[in-house]
Amino acid sequence: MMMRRLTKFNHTMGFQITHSNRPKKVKPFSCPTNYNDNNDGTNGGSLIPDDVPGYASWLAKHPSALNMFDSITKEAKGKKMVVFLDYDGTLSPIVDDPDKAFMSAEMRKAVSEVAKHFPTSIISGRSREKVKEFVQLSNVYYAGSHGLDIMAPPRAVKACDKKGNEGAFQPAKLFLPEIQKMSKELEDTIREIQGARIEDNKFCISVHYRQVPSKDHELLKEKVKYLVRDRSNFCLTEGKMVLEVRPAIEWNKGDALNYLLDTLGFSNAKDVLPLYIGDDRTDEDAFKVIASRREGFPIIVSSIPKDTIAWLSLRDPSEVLAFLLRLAKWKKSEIHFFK
Ligand SMILES: O=P(O)(O)OC[C@H]1O[C@H](O[C@H]2O[C@H](CO)[C@@H](O)[C@H](O)[C@H]2O)[C@H](O)[C@@H](O)[C@@H]1O
Repeated sequence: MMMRRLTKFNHTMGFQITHSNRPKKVKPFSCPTNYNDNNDGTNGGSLIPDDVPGYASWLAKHPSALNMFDSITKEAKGKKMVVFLDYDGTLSPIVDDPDKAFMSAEMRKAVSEVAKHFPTSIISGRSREKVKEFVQLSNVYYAGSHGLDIMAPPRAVKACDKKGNEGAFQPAKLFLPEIQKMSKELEDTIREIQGARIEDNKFCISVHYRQVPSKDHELLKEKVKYLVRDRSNFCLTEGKMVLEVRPAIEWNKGDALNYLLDTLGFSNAKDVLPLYIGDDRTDEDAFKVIASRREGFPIIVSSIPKDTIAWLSLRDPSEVLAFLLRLAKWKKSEIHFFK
């Protein structure tokens, strides 16, 4: 039933299966999408989804993953579920200070429980080190910089250096000196704007304006766009009150998902169900990969109606927590049942 609905959904969206699980060759590209996702469903910190116009009809199109839980587990019977999670806005609530986007102890426990039963990866826009520092779990895989920095399972050939030592897969490594230079230039560019701040995400740079007075938002955007415009090696995308400067290579969270599936040994498996939970525009690339496989569950976290190709939804990180706890509990009970 679920697969039929997803297939119908994909058909409606005009998706075709063109995808191969092998990691793509990384090639330069010009940024195709100007992501703009400033309406992030926060309202001074309190979420008011029931008052949001159109939310009920949006929910009908993107049913709650909690309400669809039985269909999900029915579909997952006898198959291997592989879990992918975004960090900000998914595992932690959106807050004003990016350095204080802490994950709750309950969420940490839930992710850890899920990871005991399913291969689990966190794919974030943050630097890999930073997201690992927030999550503090050793039983999950980490991909930072929107997938440009992946610590894959040891069997990945590309994750080893010449001596066979394990390392991260970093398709934009050659850009690093230029990215560092760009980071300094961005610092200088925004210095005068009150509340603006740069976050160094190693292979991407975030320019935050959540704490900038709204009268200065356009000024900040113009300044950053002006700087990036002349650099063909960089492109600009927008997230939740953040501009993200990234190297112009064709590699996104969807490619990271494929890369991890491949290195986890699932590239040719017919019975794999990737489940991805994320809240931002860059997560759509991962949803797209799942949708094109026609197997798995793309789940958007949003308390307001928004354009998405995800089929299922969760309102906020508290619903993500409830979903993850239920997933772990279900798997545990299944194991007991078959013992
Ligand atoms: O892929 P993600 O893990 O979701 O990372 C995307 C960006 O998330 C962070 O910024 C967002 O969350 C902050 C903390 O809640 C918030 O202050 C900011 O306004 C949001 O845009 C992170 O700080 C960025 O570097 C990531 O690119």
